[in-house]
Amino acid sequence: MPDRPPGGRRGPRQRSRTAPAQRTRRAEPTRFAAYTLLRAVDEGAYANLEMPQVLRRHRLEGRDAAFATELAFGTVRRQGLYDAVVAVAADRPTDRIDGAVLDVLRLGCHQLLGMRVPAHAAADQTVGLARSVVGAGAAGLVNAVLRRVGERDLEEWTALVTPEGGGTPALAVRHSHPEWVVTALRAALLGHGRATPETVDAELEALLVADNEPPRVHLVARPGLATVEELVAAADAEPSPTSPVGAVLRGGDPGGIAALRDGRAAVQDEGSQLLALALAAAEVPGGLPDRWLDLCAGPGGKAGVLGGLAVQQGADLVAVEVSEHRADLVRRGLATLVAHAADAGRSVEIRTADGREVGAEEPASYARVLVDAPCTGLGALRRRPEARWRRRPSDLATLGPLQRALLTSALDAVAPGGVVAYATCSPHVAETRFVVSDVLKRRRDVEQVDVRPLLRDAAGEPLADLGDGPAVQLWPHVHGTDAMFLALLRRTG
Ligand SMILES: C[S@@+](CC[C@H](N)C(=O)[O-])C[C@H]1O[C@@H](n2cnc3c(N)ncnc32)[C@H](O)[C@@H]1O
Repeated sequence: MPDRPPGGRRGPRQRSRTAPAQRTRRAEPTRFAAYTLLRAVDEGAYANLEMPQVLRRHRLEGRDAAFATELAFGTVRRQGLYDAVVAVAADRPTDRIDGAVLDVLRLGCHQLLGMRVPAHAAADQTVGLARSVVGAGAAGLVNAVLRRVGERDLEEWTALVTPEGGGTPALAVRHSHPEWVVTALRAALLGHGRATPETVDAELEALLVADNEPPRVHLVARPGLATVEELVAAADAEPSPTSPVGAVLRGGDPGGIAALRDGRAAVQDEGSQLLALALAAAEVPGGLPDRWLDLCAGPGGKAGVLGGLAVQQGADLVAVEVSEHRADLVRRGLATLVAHAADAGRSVEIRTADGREVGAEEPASYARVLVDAPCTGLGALRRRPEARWRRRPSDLATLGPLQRALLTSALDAVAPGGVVAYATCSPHVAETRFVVSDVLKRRRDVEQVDVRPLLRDAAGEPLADLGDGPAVQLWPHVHGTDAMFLALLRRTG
């Protein structure tokens, strides 16, 4: 193996050992697209927002698009494990490997260890990619390292690189999560009553495994705008067993579905669908204002469901988002809904504003309020593959006061008798239970409602495995959804 930094001076060619690499000189488009995504993520991009653009730029569709997406997202999810493998195979710590070369090596690892790509194709194509994007010198290193990686399978590598002694450090490497995230998820499983000290190890492992699985693509038929039947007829999809307004894609590209293109349907996790439905289904007394509020609306997923339901129930929706850019995403994503509401004599209004101020500006003005609070996103690690590497425990210190302020504002904005749903796509106890209990302690005019009966599956049956209430924590390894949290609070006075 060349003992020199990647991209450094070329050593003598080793034709016999690198023969496949010599043949493949051009980057194959799916690998190149995955590499482009990884580099963009290294620069700070969000994988789920960037990938559709990368696929468009590289003109990838259908199976090629699916392959590139799984290659890129799977690589990012399992990056922690692959870096441990690369460090052994390259015999140097990964921080001594150039970032671009490391990304190529990670992609090679995922093909060899995480996907069913035949070893010769994985190595050949990845070395071809290296040759094209980082040069022939580094391609030699890539070739040599991937040869070593290919000598063992995933199980053998995992056993080799997992720290001895078990516990959190071992789980972190084996399942490719930062240690602090493993610790937080363990505390969340215990804190939400999902696990006991006796069962938590098995539950945690199941959750970490689920976090690394490519999630199925869930579609939502926005109420009043599309139907599940329409989605199922238009795509290779089946009705969701979990969400009454959901369909699950079996394969193919959702971009081809007309209802998605014109904003009558959307890609949305079933957990998010259930939360919006639960808020709309909560009982409220007559005589409340016929206005609903989404206090943290960007990019507009839940507002798309809530707005449709509001129109059906004879109410208006105000969708508030503090970020100009994300408010624009809501405007674009909900244009069809806005027109539909106007046709029905109702309104869906999108405002760029600070949700913390709405309670003071419009006290007791809404019947239903959703606070889908900004959070660490530790419950959506399947869909946002880079989040686990980008988030820091210190983020909780910034988010905590913001979450409390938004919930307080929502409680001020809701009319007595009305309900506030506090939701996060994180199960972290500091962002969920602690926020709700802290805010409840400070208010005499609010009571917590058992939200479990409001979560109904597609058959109208109560959703199973919802714990002891009154709040609900969904889990990828139990419900197949993101780990969404939902608490329902009623203003009593
Ligand atoms: C979890 S996301 C909401 C997701 C959205 N409900 C959906 O289903 O698509 C939280 C959003 O809150 C926004 N946000 C953060 N601080 C805010 C504030 N002070 N007021 C209003 N929105 C805020 C963020 O920009 C982000 O778009």
